[in-house]
Amino acid sequence: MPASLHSRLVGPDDGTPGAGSNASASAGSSSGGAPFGVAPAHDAAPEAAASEAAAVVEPEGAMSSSAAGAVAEGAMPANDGPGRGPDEKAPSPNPSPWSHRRQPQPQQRPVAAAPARGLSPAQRLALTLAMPLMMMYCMAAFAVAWMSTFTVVPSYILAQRLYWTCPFIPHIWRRLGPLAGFAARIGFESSHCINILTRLLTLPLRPHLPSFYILGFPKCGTTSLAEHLRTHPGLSATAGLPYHEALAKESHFFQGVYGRSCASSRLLYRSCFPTVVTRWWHEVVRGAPAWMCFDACPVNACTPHVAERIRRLTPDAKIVVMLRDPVPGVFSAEIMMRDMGVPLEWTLTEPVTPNDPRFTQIPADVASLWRELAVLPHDAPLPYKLPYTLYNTLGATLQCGMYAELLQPFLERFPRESFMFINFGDFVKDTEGVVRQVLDFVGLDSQSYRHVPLLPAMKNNYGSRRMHPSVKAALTELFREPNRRVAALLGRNDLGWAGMGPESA
Ligand SMILES: Nc1ncnc2c1ncn2[C@@H]1O[C@H](COP(=O)(O)OS(=O)(=O)O)[C@@H](OP(=O)(O)O)[C@H]1O
Repeated sequence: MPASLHSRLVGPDDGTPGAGSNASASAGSSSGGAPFGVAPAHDAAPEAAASEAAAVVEPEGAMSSSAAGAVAEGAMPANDGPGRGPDEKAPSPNPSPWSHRRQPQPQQRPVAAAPARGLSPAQRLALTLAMPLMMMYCMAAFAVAWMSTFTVVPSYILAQRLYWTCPFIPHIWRRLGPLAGFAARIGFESSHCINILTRLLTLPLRPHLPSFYILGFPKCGTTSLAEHLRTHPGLSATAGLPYHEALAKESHFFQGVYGRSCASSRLLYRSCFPTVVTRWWHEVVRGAPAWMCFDACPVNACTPHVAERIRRLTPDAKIVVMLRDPVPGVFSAEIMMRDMGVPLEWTLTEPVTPNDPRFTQIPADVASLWRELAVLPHDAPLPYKLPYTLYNTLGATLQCGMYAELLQPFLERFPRESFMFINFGDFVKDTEGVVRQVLDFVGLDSQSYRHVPLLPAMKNNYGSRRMHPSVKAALTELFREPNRRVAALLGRNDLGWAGMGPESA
């Protein structure tokens, strides 16, 4: 590949794609000094703020502080939306002036941070000419990976060492019974291995790192948002995990792999993203003016060691954060884990006593593990108990709802303009509008986006059950103060979540 093409794909020095750097540089230069790229909060006089915002005239092509605010504000209105489980607030028929102010008006549509840069005509031609060779190389890599998986036993060990295996999976094949379970395990392990080996063998064709992250939080609609974004011709998610195509959005890189140095980590992380063949397909065949990829692994937001690792690999990345009332969020996590067969030692459907310690505080062992993660050097191996604790314990599930605390390491390391916050309720109410705002925010052309509603199965819903009112009351109490801190972080009084707002103050 010509050096210039390679540097265009990877970015000049740090390995980030040029498009992402470009976009964030532009947004960065337009900082209005307001927190999170959000215009100053006007909660005391929302109507006045609305007319103020409407009066702003944006210079063509520039992103002023108010436009940066509009990006985030448009995506952050109040109440959680319809279609929710019985434990969530219904949207107010008369939206608050605060939320009304945030409905994007046509003339207030956020101005794109900067158009993402695509390949030049010469680069497109060079790629097209090289394409047959690259495709043959990919097929050969796949064949080698396939054969070695079934002939070379150590490849299995390699897979286990290099990549973290999702702890859900053993539960799934255990549930299938001994014979089918064994067959499923062989199938899973070998496809995992083939996938990993193919990715590693095609590493020279994988120069991309993500331009942005859907950082979290779990059960806040990250799968839906990623699914919608993936339909844009200029976007691809991670290369996917072999066991769940719908999860081709999550690398889980920072929960398992991460090399002993920044350079080796960057190289390994590139294996999680598509090849130049994919880029060629999007830019040359589908005609997208530019292409970029993203990682939407929502547990990244939950584990504090990730912030420094992301900063080292992709300092210019943009960060999209989805937030949802943690009370139904925690319940959604339980439903998912139970349906996947994880043998949980807890349930949220049975009554609890008012002072049940499981719901009044984060357990000491989880708190100490999280403190350990917060100070973990960027190249140190992860504590061995992290995967089990993170996915199998109630304490960690509750810990993942402490948004303000978990966002702090990211806020300390990335400029405020790099963040976009989305309230789940707003996403549910106006999915298309929010997706377009995200596209504008990351610097892609939102006009090329065609919104197609997702099938229910693609929303990552595992059914609805009823949380016991006593559990709901306990969780509401547990999250009351942390939720206030999130609201304060975003410059809001009320996010429309249970336990917030004047009536519950
Ligand atoms: N468009 C839309 N409308 C209504 N609800 C929606 C939508 N998109 C996602 N969801 C709900 O979001 C929950 C899944 O969130 P995630 O995809 O982030 O989960 S995960 O962390 O990736 O496992 C899961 O929530 P629960 O239904 O409460 O389990 C999904 O149903």
